[in-house]
Amino acid sequence: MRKPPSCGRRCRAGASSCTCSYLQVTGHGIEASLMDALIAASREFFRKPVEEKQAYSNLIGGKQWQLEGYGNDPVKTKDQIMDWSDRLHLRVEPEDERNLDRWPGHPASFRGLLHEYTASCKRVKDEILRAMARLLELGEDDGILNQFGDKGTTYARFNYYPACPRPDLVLGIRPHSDVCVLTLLLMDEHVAGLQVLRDGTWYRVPPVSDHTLLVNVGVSLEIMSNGVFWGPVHRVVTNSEKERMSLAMFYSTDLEKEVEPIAELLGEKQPARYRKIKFRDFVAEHYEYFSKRERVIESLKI
Ligand SMILES: O=C(O)CCC(=O)C(=O)O
Ligand SMILES: [Fe+2]
Repeated sequence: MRKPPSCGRRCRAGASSCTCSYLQVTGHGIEASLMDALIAASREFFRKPVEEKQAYSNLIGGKQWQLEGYGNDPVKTKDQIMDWSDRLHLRVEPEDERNLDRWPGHPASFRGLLHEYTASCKRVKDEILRAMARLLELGEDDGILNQFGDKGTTYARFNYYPACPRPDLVLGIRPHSDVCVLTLLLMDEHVAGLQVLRDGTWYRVPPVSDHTLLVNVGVSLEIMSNGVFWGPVHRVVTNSEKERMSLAMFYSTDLEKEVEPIAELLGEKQPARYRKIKFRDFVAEHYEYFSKRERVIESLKI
């Protein structure tokens, strides 16, 4: 596992680019051929005619938005600016709660590849969260994993950004922090787009090669660690020449679990810095704030 260079203006990645907010993981043991095949299969899905993709829509009856499926974000207001991206958002864990009718049946390899990738990423995620528990000096290595509750949930989100004729007018994904505990991001190796906000400046995250995974702290972990870890604000910009793809695996707690600072980290001198919130409500509020381009976590700070 390779730690990126130190933070902020001293970033060695260059004045306009930054990898400081993300941990990069190489040598993770996930087969490169599996990653390539899954990205190729999802690219094939996104290139299908819209009518075919609509069969997996995230709008029930063409109207009511749900998290899972193919489509875009919920539309909250008439003047909401939409993102320039196509998404496929699928619950992959718990395995017995998968809605396979939302999983593309074509190409035929897609479901098997996603199943395999989910199992491989789980190992990587567990190892990272155990290392992070040690960094927090928790009594046990599973100190963060134990916070997930009985039914920790994992969503895979395939992001497809077609080339955009007016990149000056629209973003691929507007500024946000991930609401989950941890994200494992597989980015396009050739096309840049991800940017991270530091001290009021947007820094470009350069594309990474060799099947490197980017690890992003989500705001659930920011709360659990009582602010020791921080969920960076990031966005994706578009470009007029090339399409781009990414695959994010979002690891979240049980929907019924309260997300709160880990008790072991609190004391007289370290009071809780965040209010607790049930994860189900956290997700709902996240989308309310997201549509207004605000961060839900700000409302939980004490
Ligand atoms: O496409 C990317 O590089 C980032 C995607 C992202 O931030 C997300 O899916 O939450
Ligand atoms: Fe994100």
